[in-house]
Amino acid sequence: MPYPQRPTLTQFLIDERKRFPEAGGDFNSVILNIALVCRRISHAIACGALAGINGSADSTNVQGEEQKKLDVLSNDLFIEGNKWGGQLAGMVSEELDEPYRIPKPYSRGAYLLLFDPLDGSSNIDVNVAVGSIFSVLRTPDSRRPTRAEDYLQPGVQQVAAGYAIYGPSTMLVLTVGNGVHAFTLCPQVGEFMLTHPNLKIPEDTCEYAINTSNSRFWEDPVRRYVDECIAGKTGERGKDFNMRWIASLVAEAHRILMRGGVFLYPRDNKQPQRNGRLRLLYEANPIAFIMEQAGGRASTGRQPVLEVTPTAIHERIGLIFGSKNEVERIEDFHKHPLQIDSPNPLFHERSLFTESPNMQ
Ligand SMILES: O=P(O)(O)OC[C@H]1O[C@](O)(COP(=O)(O)O)[C@@H](O)[C@@H]1O
Ligand SMILES: [Mg+2]
Ligand SMILES: [Mg+2]
Repeated sequence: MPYPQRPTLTQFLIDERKRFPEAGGDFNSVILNIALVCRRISHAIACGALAGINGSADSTNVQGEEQKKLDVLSNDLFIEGNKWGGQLAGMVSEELDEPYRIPKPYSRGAYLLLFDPLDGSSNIDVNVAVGSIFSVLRTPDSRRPTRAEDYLQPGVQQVAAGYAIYGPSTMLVLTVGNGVHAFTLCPQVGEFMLTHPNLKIPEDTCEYAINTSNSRFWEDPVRRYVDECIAGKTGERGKDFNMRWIASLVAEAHRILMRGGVFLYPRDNKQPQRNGRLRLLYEANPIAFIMEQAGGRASTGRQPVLEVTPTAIHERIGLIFGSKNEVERIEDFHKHPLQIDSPNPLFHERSLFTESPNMQ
């Protein structure tokens, strides 16, 4: 079947670079190296059981999570594919306890790469879409070896972010701070082709995504929002909502980018010592950058994700993103907790006195 002529990722990056004539070619090489790694992961995934890469690796990562063989393979491919170019000064991976030290003399690059090599790993063995997520930061000082603190930059400082989704087709979604553009991997040519320039997320939606098995641990603003969605036409919202949960952040983000929606993996009381389930530096921040560049919004519920100053490389965070008006509504619920239905207005939650729990 003849395909229409489309720009390749390389052509797109060359055009982007014309906006910054003073920039060297290093940045483009970073993105092209990532794209090459994603092609290799895509190939491994497409081979599935034929390549013997399904199943557990019988090991755990720093988060105490079981590693799948494909987690380990994807991590190795990311490291190998990006360490020799000379454009990076270091890498942080979900699968590695400490930042990866790039061997000398290749370790003085202008950029840092942070990644989740394989996202949604619980879906691998059931052949459902998974992905890779990446974030690119500037190296604060490339004259000295990198330190863990160098990676602790708020998301607003990302120079690029993106993900690859390994679904029915493989796509690379990218922002370099000038909108969001999606490229589809052409299996014949072996190149990512620009198929979805300038993606924009609808501001409103009737679709939400949350893991409801955690509902007993939710905080009140989240419960209130979901209750409203479930009430549909009969409730406050006056319209019915639909729900989706793929358990693959990349797949949920991609659906929302394509047709709108809202995703919630909020902070909850399941493990009170942690701030959320998803990781700030290589899951929440890149997805938040993409959402905001596409006209959506990303929040912890309490503040924009991109404004959070990280304190540790594997820090977790509550993450809510998608259609702007929905995310703002959830933020509003956090700012203004629901008034308790009390016959005495003096005892409303935002009134002079609040009811003590044993009065309810
Ligand atoms: O199983 P749960 O709690 O619904 O979690 C699903 C979430 O976990 C993740 O799979 C975590 O990512 P990893 O597979 O990279 O650990 C997200 O993609 C997804 O949103
Ligand atoms: Mg992940
Ligand atoms: Mg992962």
